[in-house]
Amino acid sequence: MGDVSGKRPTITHVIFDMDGLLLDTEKFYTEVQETILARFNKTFDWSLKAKMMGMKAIEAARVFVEETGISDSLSAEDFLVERESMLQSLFPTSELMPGASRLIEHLHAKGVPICLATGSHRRHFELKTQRHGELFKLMHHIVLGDDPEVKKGKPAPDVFLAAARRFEGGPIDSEKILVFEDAPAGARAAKNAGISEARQLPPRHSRSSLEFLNGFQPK
Ligand SMILES: O=P(O)(O)OC[C@H](O)CO
Ligand SMILES: [Mg+2]
Repeated sequence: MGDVSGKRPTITHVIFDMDGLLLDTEKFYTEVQETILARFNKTFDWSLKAKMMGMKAIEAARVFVEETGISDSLSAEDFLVERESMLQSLFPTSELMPGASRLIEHLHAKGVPICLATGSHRRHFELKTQRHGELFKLMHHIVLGDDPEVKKGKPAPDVFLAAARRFEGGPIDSEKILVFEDAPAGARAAKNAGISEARQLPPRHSRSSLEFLNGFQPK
């Protein structure tokens, strides 16, 4: 959307998603979910993966047990317990997506306010970012999935609205914000927050990366 002259407002602020966008962590969720489903002689497919990506853990868990038809044998809560120990050993090995550090460092060096808006809870955030602390320190602020202001996970707008409020001088007008997301639910959450400039990047295996943005020149 633009103003009455039809011009788009200049983008001044950037919000990043984390899992699958800055960190190559979606593969861990896929791996453990495949392992759990194999016990039930079922396979984990991309359409279910796409639905779960970006959601808060318990919300994604409910989708998982319902859509795979295993909810009578495994509750959403028990699914979370079962996958937790596997995830806890994988998360500390999290790697940055290609181009992530270059883009963040570039925006920070140019003085563009940047922040993180993730569905990950603090406990997982700490494990995933333990090798990348210096980079995540460049974020003006970080909004996590278990933040008290995030009542509902993506695709609800809560996490992006909280992120827009916490910038200096916030709340920042949604039309001045650019969001980078990897998940359909995340892109919908940004739109639900009134942010029309949402970029949903493709998954890594189909040449996802922030590398193509290396020439990105903020105004
Ligand atoms: O993609 P994020 O950073 O919002 O994280 C969401 C979940 O933790 C993983 O899908
Ligand atoms: Mg994501």
